[in-house]
Amino acid sequence: MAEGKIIKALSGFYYVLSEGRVYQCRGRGVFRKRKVTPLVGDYVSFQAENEREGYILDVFERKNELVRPPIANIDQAILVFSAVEPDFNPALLDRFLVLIEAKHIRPIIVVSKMDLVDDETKPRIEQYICDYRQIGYDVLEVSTKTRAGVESLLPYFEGNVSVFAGQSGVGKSSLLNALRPDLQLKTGHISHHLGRGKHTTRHVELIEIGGGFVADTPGFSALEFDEIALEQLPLCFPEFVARSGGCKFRGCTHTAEPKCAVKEAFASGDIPCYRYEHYVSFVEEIKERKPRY
Ligand SMILES: Nc1nc2c(ncn2[C@@H]2O[C@H](COP(=O)(O)OP(=O)(O)OP(=O)(O)O)[C@@H](O)[C@H]2O)c(=O)[nH]1
Ligand SMILES: [Zn+2]
Repeated sequence: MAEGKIIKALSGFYYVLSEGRVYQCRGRGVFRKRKVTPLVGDYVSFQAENEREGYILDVFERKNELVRPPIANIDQAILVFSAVEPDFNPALLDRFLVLIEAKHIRPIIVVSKMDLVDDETKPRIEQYICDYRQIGYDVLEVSTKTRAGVESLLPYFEGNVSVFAGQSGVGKSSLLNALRPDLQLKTGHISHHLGRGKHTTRHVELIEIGGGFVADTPGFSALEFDEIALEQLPLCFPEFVARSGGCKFRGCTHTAEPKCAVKEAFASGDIPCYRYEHYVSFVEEIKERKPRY
């Protein structure tokens, strides 16, 4: 018996990487019994039948999983948000951050297309970057056109499973191309997957970048946001968590309660108004959500 990590799933086969070798494995009946479907990213035990094939015996416990792409044990999410074209979108960024915090994934914010920032837009973008750094997030500024900042992303990959996320056209594919120019053939394949938009990708693969793995499909969907519970929401804003000890009520939702340290921080400008406004809008959205049966 051996152990390894599933790095690809395709037409009923799981490709398990174990000590530098990839085994094409079948799932066998054990999963129907245990009701667990192996996912890319899973750590598994398997029985090798020869040097190339085997079958999976068990799937080890996951620390998290995503619906899109179907992948388990994600360490970090690279959130690509362009400074312009499309304009930097903090409402969407905060949505992604909530999803990511809820799944205990580390977010890394990449502000792309920095070469397109003009003097007029610059102060606005710099303010956002400063705000998110203040919260404690790593924010990297890149341009794949000039390659500025691209290398600064590389050390983050080592030893981690990463997923790229961000709206269409922000430069996710360009960034992957810039990071792995040697992936010539595969890059076309990556951009194809990254460009797929809303469609569910059946084929998922982890590719190696900077000593770690990166999903070849961008991640996260509205489905995942729909699973966030109201009680969970304030915990997904690190700067709220840091202040909630100062709220009068335990379990303060930072909305209607008096003597709320988060609202005070918002009133005094310590928490930027858009962060608090996004929080309130997410609270409303979750409250209005139809119960799912
Ligand atoms: N000026 C400039 N343009 C960029 C940069 N990065 C990407 N672009 C351009 O932005 C456009 C979209 O880039 P993509 O890499 O395809 O974006 P994507 O996020 O992969 O988009 P989807 O595949 O739709 O999800 C392309 O025309 C790129 O050439 C950059 O750093 N600077
Ligand atoms: Zn409060």
